[in-house]
Amino acid sequence: MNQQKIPATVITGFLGAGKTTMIRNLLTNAGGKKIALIINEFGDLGVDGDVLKGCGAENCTEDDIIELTNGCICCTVADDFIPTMTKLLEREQRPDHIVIETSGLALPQPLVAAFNWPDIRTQVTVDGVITVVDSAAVAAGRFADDHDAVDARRAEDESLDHESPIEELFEDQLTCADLIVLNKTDLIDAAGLIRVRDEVASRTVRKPAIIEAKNGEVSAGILLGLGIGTEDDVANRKSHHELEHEDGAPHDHDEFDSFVVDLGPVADPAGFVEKLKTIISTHDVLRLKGFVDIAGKPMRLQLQAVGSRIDHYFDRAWAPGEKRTTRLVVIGLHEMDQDAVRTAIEELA
Ligand SMILES: Nc1nc2c(ncn2[C@@H]2O[C@H](COP(=O)(O)OP(=O)(O)OP(=O)(O)O)[C@@H](O)[C@H]2O)c(=O)[nH]1
Repeated sequence: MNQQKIPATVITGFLGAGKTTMIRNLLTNAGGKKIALIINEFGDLGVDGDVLKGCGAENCTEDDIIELTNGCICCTVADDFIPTMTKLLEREQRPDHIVIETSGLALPQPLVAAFNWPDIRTQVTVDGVITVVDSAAVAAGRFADDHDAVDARRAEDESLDHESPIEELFEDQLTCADLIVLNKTDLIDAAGLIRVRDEVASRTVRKPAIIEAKNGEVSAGILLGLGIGTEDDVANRKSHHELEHEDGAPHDHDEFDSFVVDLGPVADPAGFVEKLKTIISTHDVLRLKGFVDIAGKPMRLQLQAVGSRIDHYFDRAWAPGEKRTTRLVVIGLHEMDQDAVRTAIEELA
């Protein structure tokens, strides 16, 4: 690898796997390295950027955190990612390392391929693609479709050309990995973890290294020191879509949808969380996150749901003059009944 080039690490993984948590941890143990972060999120709320800006890390200030909000990074390579990188590379003080967090629904392949664009290739190299996996979700069968049911559906409808979009995306993100981090090991036992490792390994042909982590705690030396130059190997990491559409037809994310719900103050946070859990399981919401205005409290509540598992904590005080509001982004499969979910959540405040 050309030592003059700035290394860039791509961090991918399905919704809620723990990408932002891992990056947050990375910023606190990256030593003196000056890091620029490019954050891409599905849904119009910018929670990840807010969380990471809240770290206050000296080696990665608010100016060094760039949010790409115009859709999944894999679809906006030309319009959003390349111009952003170009601007970043024109800065007087260049970063030592660039870290890119893809949205949980992004295909990493088009992003890695973008590093072969002439203006980028001469200045930056992909140090590695790291795929974060929610081990508990794998153990719960989240990514294993019922193949018999799919075959039966396909027998009735020949136009059905792919399997579960979640399973497919999960495999695409593993296919592109240089390192797989089995995260959330605290949520499963040792035997479960062995099964998760086997399942993940069985879904990758290239067999990259697999390590385990809790709360994304992996040393910066490992995360930022892969030294792969992944852009030279994109041809070996094709996504399902690329394999099925060799003509280069563009992909989309039609199978998934997101929307934002705005609410007034919440009086009973514990009751609110319990009722949200029921809504999430009833409607199979994949991811829900945002900020909650708890009536009478000076602090803002941050809420993070991955499936029906919900974490919440007071992250910071509402700033003077800041409009207190409850805003939640909801992400699910396209067939999720959006109106029913919205109405059920609105009735909680
Ligand atoms: N129990 C447990 N929770 C974790 C771990 N890592 C992350 N979480 C929690 O999982 C939730 C999602 O974590 P994030 O880091 O936001 O996940 P993400 O991959 O960035 O999510 P998206 O950007 O929405 O796709 C948060 O509530 C985290 O606190 C872990 O190792 N164990």
